[in-house]
Amino acid sequence: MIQAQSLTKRYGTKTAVDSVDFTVQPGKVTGFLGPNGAGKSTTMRMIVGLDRPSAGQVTVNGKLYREHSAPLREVGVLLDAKAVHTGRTAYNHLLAMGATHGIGAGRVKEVIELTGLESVARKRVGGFSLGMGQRLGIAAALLGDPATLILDEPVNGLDPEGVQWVRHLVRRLAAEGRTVLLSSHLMSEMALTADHLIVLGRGRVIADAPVDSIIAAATRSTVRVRSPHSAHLATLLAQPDVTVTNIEQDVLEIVGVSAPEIGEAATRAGIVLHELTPLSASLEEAYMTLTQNEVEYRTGGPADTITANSADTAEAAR
Ligand SMILES: Nc1ncnc2c1ncn2[C@@H]1O[C@H](COP(=O)(O)OP(=O)(O)OP(=O)(O)O)[C@@H](O)[C@H]1O
Repeated sequence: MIQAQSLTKRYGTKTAVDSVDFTVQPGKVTGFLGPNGAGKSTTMRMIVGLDRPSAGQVTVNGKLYREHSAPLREVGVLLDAKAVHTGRTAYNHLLAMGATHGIGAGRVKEVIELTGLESVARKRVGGFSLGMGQRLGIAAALLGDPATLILDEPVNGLDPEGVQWVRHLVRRLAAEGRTVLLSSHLMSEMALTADHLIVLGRGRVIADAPVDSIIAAATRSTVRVRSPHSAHLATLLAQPDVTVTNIEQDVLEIVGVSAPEIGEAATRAGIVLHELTPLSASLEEAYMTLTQNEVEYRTGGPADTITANSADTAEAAR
């Protein structure tokens, strides 16, 4: 488990992370999102002791990172896949890392197999592609068989097979009861991988809730209706907070009324429906709505904070 309390980091006059509180729970994949410069990497660096908080603190499994006597066995980290000694082979790189923790060749071979690096393990890391470097970074994170994993952009540079492999790997690690914190700018992939999301905007937490709740709270659901009497139905549903868009002949997309309400209104008026489909919004749409005022260097007020509770309330109110 990772717990941040009033976690703050200032660089001169710039507040990169601004009194942030969150808990990353075990047994789940938690996605860590936010626009460029939102403070994700700075937060991750503070979790693993690479940056010292200006105020507040963050603990891993109940202790500050530096208080753990064998940190590799507590927290596996992928922060910058390129930050390895390029003259070493992948095998020697992992062996050298493991040596500080009494982790031997047996475990090194295991993580090499687990990450599909067998064929390049004896090659120098300097010649690795971005994707191979990412796999090596993940192998290093897994070396100590840690209960907590922090992966910053692990799918960056991976081909589709590699992206899917990371998805299955992190889901399996979470299913084993581990804590997994994962950042990515690929929303479609995050929607498939994460159970829970923490979204930062300009150094603050702007959402901390299950993926479904975030999508439900940040987007208004749309219903697609097909009817030979679509014009009549559109007139019937007209209200100030209802938007009806004529998509094509006989097809409407309606925002502001639920599918059951539309079906009941149509039945009362004797209108035949050929289709009544609630359309689910994507995480990408929800993310854009949530962060539209949070992109650095753009003016605008901060978005409302969505917590698990307020997101549930919004969903219940639908
Ligand atoms: N060493 C540093 N010195 C000064 N400012 C810094 C330093 N590191 C980060 N910052 C600033 O802190 C803010 C947060 O940066 P950070 O890298 O944590 O964001 P991020 O969410 O990880 O962004 P990205 O998605 O681009 O990786 C940015 O405005 C950045 O310019």
